Amino acid sequence: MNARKVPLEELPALEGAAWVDRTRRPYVEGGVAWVPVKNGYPADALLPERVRYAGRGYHLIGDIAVLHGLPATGDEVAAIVRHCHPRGVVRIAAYRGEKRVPEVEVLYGTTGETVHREQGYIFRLDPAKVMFAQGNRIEKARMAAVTEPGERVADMFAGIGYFTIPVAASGGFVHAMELNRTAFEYLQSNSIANHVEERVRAECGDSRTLLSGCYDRVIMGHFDAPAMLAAPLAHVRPGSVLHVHSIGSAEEAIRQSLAEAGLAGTIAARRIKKYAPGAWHMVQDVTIS
Ligand SMILES: C[S@+](CC[C@H](N)C(=O)[O-])C[C@H]1O[C@@H](n2cnc3c(N)ncnc32)[C@H](O)[C@@H]1O
Repeated sequence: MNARKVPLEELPALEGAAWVDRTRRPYVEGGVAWVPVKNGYPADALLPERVRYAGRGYHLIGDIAVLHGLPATGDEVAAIVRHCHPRGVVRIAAYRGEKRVPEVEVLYGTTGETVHREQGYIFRLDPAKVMFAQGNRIEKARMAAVTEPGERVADMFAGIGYFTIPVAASGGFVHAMELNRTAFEYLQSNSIANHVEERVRAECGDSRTLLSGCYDRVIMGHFDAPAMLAAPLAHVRPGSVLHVHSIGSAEEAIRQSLAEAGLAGTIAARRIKKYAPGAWHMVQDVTIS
């Protein structure tokens, strides 16, 4: 596969580039992305083709393969085991309640705490106990790229540090809030493991009541974020940016919340990933004017 080597933080800026082959995924390792190049465009690396895997989709979190959705067949599980040799294969049928506790079925081997490495960061977690949303790699890199050193950032649904750690590594001072105590404890230990604990103030509880002072940036990585905007809109100033996640467009709800708070702002929407047929996981960047 022909590829070009680019620093990971430049990946979001390549969204409209003509030379990028979007039929293949970039290969990312240690802050560098090898981006597939279309035929006819110059490339600076030739990567070996990956072994094609045509089985059921899964995510590898550390050494545990995680499936979502319908029950799996024995053949599907066997194909995953042959493909990535995991310690365990689990199916997450759903995430329960506001603390997003996984409902787990162990299909092969064992599960438990694992260490997941991504984009140069390490995340310790037990995927059978806490949520780890995969598929947002470009969004994580984008959050790190847009954060200026010294910014005061609120991460309202911090989980195990999925956005907090890259943003703190970029020099942001992150007020990271998390409701689920198990996830909160991983958030704290992952901040230490990634050497950003001095720029992370982690608190366990409902972020709507923990927000304090004025933020330059507010990350709302939760699909119900549009309904929770009233709280962060009391902690912004002209120029603050909120990153409001949703399923489908939330522009209407955001405009209404801005009006109710007596604020004005511009909204720039982007797609993160396909969530279901016809439904996209979106993020709206809302800049307060
Ligand atoms: C969809 S978010 C994802 C978190 C993180 N971005 C990730 O992917 O790892 C879910 C997280 O938000 C937390 N959460 C939900 N409501 C919350 C609230 N009101 N305040 C703080 N955390 C909350 C849940 O406990 C869960 O860990």
